[in-house]
Amino acid sequence: MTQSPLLTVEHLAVNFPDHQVFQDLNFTLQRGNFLSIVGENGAGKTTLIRALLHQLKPSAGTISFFPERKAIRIGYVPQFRNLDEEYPLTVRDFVSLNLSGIHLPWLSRKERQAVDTAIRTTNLTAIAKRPLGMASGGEKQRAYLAQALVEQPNLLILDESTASLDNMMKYELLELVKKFNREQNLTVIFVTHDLPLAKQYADEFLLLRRSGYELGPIAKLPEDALISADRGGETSHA
Ligand SMILES: Nc1ncnc2c1ncn2[C@@H]1O[C@H](COP(=O)(O)OP(=O)(O)OP(=O)(O)O)[C@@H](O)[C@H]1O
Repeated sequence: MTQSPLLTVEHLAVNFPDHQVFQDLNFTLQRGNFLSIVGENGAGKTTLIRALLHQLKPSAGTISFFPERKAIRIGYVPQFRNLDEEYPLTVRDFVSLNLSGIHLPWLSRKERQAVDTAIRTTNLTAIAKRPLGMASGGEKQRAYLAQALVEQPNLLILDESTASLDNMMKYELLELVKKFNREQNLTVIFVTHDLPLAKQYADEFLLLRRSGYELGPIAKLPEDALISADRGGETSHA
């Protein structure tokens, strides 16, 4: 199959006044690939995602999207945070939140259909009218996924979205994401500390360490990926 890049990162560096998070980071993400970004706490995973989302200006290097940034819609699923039981929006309203008011104060027919599709494909139809605050942890995360999918993204970023979900819910969420990845060629970036989950679903990994980074097919993810390299170990660039 011919590969076509969705984004390339070249010679990327991010420095904060008191320290350097990473430098000379280089990788390409091909369309339809499922990349897992792993690394110990403080290695720079969130910083990299913020740079990809243009929320942070790199100190050096470039991030290029193809054919151009404007053509790429990015869906974002955040870390699980337990919404208050009193959270008043229904699951359906929550899923349509980013659409409301873009063109009109109400949803167009096409937008309503997109919401219905997102709700159906994330298995939320039965609870669509329920307040989101009353949903289970897994259902809440599926609602975030549906909210990200409703805009038909080309790139889906899961930012520790499975942290604090129980095992069954984690696998349920990732099964769904993998289905979109396979069936719709959705490109996925999955930031996680959960190595077994990354190994089961990702195609490749980017391992950030304080002393460098490694890239490779997921089968080659080092066993010590989450162990600090500050103990004197050198990390090679792939
Ligand atoms: N705005 C900022 N100013 C200064 N330092 C920052 C800023 N944002 C992040 N950092 C520091 O940069 C380093 C990388 O942080 P980052 O949040 O990217 O790590 P992470 O790999 O996502 O960690 P975790 O797994 O704990 O979420 C950390 O040492 C953090 O304290």
